[in-house]
Amino acid sequence: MTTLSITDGRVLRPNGTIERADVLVDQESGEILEIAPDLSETGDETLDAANSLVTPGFVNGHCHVAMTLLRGYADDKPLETWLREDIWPVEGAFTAEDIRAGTELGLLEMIKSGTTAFADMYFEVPEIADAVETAGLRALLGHATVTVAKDSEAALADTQESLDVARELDGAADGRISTAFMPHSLTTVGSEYLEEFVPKARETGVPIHYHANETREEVTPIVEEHGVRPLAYAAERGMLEPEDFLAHGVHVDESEIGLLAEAGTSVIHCPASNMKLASGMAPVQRMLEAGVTVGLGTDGAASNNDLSMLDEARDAAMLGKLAAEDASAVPAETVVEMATQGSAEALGFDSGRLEAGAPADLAVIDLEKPHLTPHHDLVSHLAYAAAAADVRHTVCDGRVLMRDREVLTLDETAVRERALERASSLDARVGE
Ligand SMILES: N[C@@H](CCSC[C@H]1O[C@@H](n2cnc3c(=O)[nH]cnc32)[C@H](O)[C@@H]1O)C(=O)O
Ligand SMILES: [Zn+2]
Repeated sequence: MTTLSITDGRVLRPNGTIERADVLVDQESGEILEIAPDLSETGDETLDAANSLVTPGFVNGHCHVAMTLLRGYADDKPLETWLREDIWPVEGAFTAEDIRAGTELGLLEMIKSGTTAFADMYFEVPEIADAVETAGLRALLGHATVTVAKDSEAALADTQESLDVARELDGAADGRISTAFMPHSLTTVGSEYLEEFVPKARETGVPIHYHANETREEVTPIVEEHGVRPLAYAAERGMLEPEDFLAHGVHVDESEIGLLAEAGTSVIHCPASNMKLASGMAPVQRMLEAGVTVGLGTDGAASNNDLSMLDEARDAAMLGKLAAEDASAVPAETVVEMATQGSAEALGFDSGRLEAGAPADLAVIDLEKPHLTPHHDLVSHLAYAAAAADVRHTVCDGRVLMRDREVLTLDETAVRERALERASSLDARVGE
């Protein structure tokens, strides 16, 4: 057995308390062996965590990681216009090489901001899986199917691809990769495709992940066409199971919150994207009170515009208070939980908590910073004051992915250069 010890840190435990302790990790099983003060055994490898906070690695519950290539490409538009006028046309010109470059850039950013696991909805998924395997993160991947504006042959092929990808890649990268069947949204995939493929996804044993109730404009057509709210429509099509998770859930009414709570389906809240596209404010406090599992996601870097879960946690707290018109709503410990255990639970990962037997997925945050001084409440700092650049070390599955801000699994300079190159080539191809 080879071991890793993370020494002299302050460790955030699952009950929200902070304990001065060392963390001992079995690198072969990728699990935490012990968390205790002054552990006598030193690991074969060590990470110094003095004057630092050891937190569970963040779990980004919903993103489109390769969209880092489109960061700053199209801003300041509402969802529908943004997708149709800018994003979909440029994504149409994406090659596997572009996706690879954007994915690596996103993975680099995630490692540098303490994210150890994420859910991704995109295309060219084998390329994404390959990059994830090298970078060392944990991921739930899927191919987004869109059937609107496609002939039935193309629509069917796209939907079949989503199912095939989920089947083929589940369990890849030594089990660090899992998958889901991913219809893009309830309005961009025709109901006949949902009716045909949802049962097939169930047989395959993979969850279903989709965008739902993101904007008001998405709710109205479903109510008009089918006479029910979108989540009732989803439930009728078998898409509201405990293993399923949906992104956004901004415009959900009380009846839909009830459906989610009853079904055990999770919601990934994406506050930055919801604010930037002016989609609306999700009733997060209400969902939590009703017992819905709520995780946190950044969405793509073109609507955020970064992949930092620390920023997202802060945004979630701020927006949650505004939405509830209550300063005590969505407090610090809640957003930290959403960014770790909440998302992990939604995605079916066992990570998001630091205790013996849990996956060794963690981040070490440097507290020797002016903006993290003094230390009244370190959970408050995580939610409100810490930034991506404060992350010193990142560990996933017992492997050190970043040590003292140096990423060990990707060549940072090469990844940045390739992304710059692909982005200019893309501009030339789409005639910008
Ligand atoms: N473009 C492909 C598949 C779509 S991949 C997933 C899609 O989700 C898009 N996306 C990113 N953020 C959001 C969002 O907030 N809501 C809805 N779609 C989004 C993203 O640009 C990407 O096109 C096709 O037409 O077959
Ligand atoms: Zn999205």
